[in-house]
Amino acid sequence: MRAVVIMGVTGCGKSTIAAALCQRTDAYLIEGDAFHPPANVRKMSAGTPLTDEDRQGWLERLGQEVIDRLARSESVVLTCSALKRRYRETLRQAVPDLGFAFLALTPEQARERVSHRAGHFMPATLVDSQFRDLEPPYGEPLVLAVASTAPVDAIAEEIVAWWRELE
Ligand SMILES: Nc1ncnc2c1ncn2[C@@H]1O[C@H](COP(=O)(O)OP(=O)(O)OP(=O)(O)O)[C@@H](O)[C@H]1O
Ligand SMILES: O=C(O)[C@H](O)[C@@H](O)[C@H](O)[C@H](O)CO
Repeated sequence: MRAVVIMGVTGCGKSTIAAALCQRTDAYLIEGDAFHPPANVRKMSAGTPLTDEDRQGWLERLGQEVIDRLARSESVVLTCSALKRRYRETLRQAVPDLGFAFLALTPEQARERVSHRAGHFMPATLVDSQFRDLEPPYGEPLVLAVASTAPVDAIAEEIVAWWRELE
């Protein structure tokens, strides 16, 4: 397992935890949001949820980015919502032995976090649609689920320990 996706709904802490994880490892960080085509970002900014079709090209691109980076770096951390099982399968097809750390939280907690965050394109009104799309990854291979309300350091340490065991 040389690459791990930090996954979950908007506001679950993907960027925060991925940064903390990369501080503790040599992993290269790929911010999935940076690869959304402008049309996707416009859509989300306007309060319209993305469809499977909107996400397909983005997921394929992310798989390719991880592969390219693994040719040059020992390990990679990718932030990606990866809400549905089929999205995770798209990533797994590109990158065998891909791990997923799922940051779990409630809709109320997500709404609270997203509504207090400045300078981000994602409106809090999209939280409900994120939970409608979410298929938690329980039972899938190489998955760690953590409560995203734990302290950032504790979550990062837990992911590092899990990763080291499976490396
Ligand atoms: N473990 C935590 N405890 C408390 N607050 C947290 C924790 N993790 C993240 N946060 C806060 O929650 C908010 C959302 O975090 P972050 O932007 O990392 O989430 P995200 O999943 O990357 O969101 P998005 O997918 O919408 O970009 C931020 O204000 C962040 O500081
Ligand atoms: O699949 C999706 O709907 C998107 O990836 C969203 O989850 C956002 O991009 C992100 O979480 C907000 O920054």
